[in-house]
Amino acid sequence: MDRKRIVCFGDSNTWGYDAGTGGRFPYEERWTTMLQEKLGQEWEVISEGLSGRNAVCEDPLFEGLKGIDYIHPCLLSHSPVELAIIMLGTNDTKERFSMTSRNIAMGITRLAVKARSVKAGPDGTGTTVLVVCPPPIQAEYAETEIGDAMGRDCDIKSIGLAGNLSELLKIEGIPFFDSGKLIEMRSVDHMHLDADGHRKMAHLMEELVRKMAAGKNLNDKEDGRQLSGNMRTKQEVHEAIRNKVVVSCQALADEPLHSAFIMGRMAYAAFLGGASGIRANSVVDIREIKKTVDLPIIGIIKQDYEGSDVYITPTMKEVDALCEEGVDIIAIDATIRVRPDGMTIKEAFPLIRAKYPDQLFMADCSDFEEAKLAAELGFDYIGSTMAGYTPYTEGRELPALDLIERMVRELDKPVIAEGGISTPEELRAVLDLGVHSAVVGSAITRPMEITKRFIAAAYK
Ligand SMILES: CC(=O)N[C@H](C=O)[C@@H](O)[C@H](O)[C@H](O)COP(=O)(O)O
Repeated sequence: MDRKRIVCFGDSNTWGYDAGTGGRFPYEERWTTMLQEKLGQEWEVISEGLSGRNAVCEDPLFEGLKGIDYIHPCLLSHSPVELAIIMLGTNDTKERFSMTSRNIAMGITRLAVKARSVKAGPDGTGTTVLVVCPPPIQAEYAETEIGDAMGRDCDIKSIGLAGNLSELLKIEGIPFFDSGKLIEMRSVDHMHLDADGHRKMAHLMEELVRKMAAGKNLNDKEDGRQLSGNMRTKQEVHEAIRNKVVVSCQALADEPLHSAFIMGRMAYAAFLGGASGIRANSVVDIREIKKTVDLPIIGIIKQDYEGSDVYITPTMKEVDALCEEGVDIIAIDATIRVRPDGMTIKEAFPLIRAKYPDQLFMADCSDFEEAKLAAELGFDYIGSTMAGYTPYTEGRELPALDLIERMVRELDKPVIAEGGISTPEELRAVLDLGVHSAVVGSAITRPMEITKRFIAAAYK
């Protein structure tokens, strides 16, 4: 059987340059190899990565780096080619090329159009092309050894690339994805993928290849939506958090750590500490966290509206934003209180489910009646998040062990324990009740609250 061939046409980040050692990542750690493993025997992934390659510029310092001169023989020599993935744009920012972001995008578009015209496709047809924008170079590159050789403003040109590419490739009808939405250049020189970046790139590329193979249009919002982060199957998400701890990384505008960057680092610390998932608030925080860790995310948007006390993902607007961004599970206030749009959860959730049938949803409840209703309404996970935070549950002891125990015993839905788990002993007690997973927030990620607990003990 002839396997379906994918040519990955790129630069050092496709070749597998390891900025930590100055050498090449081992074979198994390169994204192209991991992509091959993920796609299996039906496909053959060919790595055509060359350090220093750019799209259309003749490099006065090095030989053979101008992609457009090589794409034609390259695709033909691997033909028949099912798909050519072009990921270039990092080297094109070099100061000696004097290219703006727009120029770079024009060059990559020209290269992609040429690639498409090469009759390397199955049955001698043109080649199907996917352009992936690399994650942007970070400003710190300038301070590293590579800074002088690259020249000035490479980070600025790099950041502007995705928007320009998206616009120009749309006109040509060429599929495009911005990997910078999900992946960061985290290596020592701030312009190469580290080992984790390679893993994430393989994950993303698999998703993109499968979507394209299924005939989906990546530029179509409906088809492309799930690509922006929700890259695990429901079953994978479920298993990833089974009997595990999710750490909530949140800081509202009036809290001292309010910053997407800090929440990203909090999530990273939680990951290194052994967390199996992250709960996060707001699209900016979620986006940053996705770049930093590859863990399932329970996403929420806290939004205050006048006339309603419901603030966790209270209306369809917040659900839309989370689906657009892509999170593994969306948590929604599922208390009986009237929502800002005048609906109750009984009215609101069926509309949400109808609009997003494939999305996992968690119900943030405060008492058993709410949990029961949420299970009936078809929520995928039932949480105790709001216990103690509604007027009718105010003052109850947390964690709400009796409530959680009853939820586990009487509901046939997986339960996520959340709210007021303050010590490792309390966490153990909650897990022993048979919950599917447990969320710990303030006790890990709100240092002001932690300090208060210590101070109260010190001066009482
Ligand atoms: C009630 C409410 O708004 N809870 C929020 C829900 O996302 C967060 O502020 C909590 O930190 C989270 O539930 C985790 O709980 P704890 O921080 O107690 O471990």
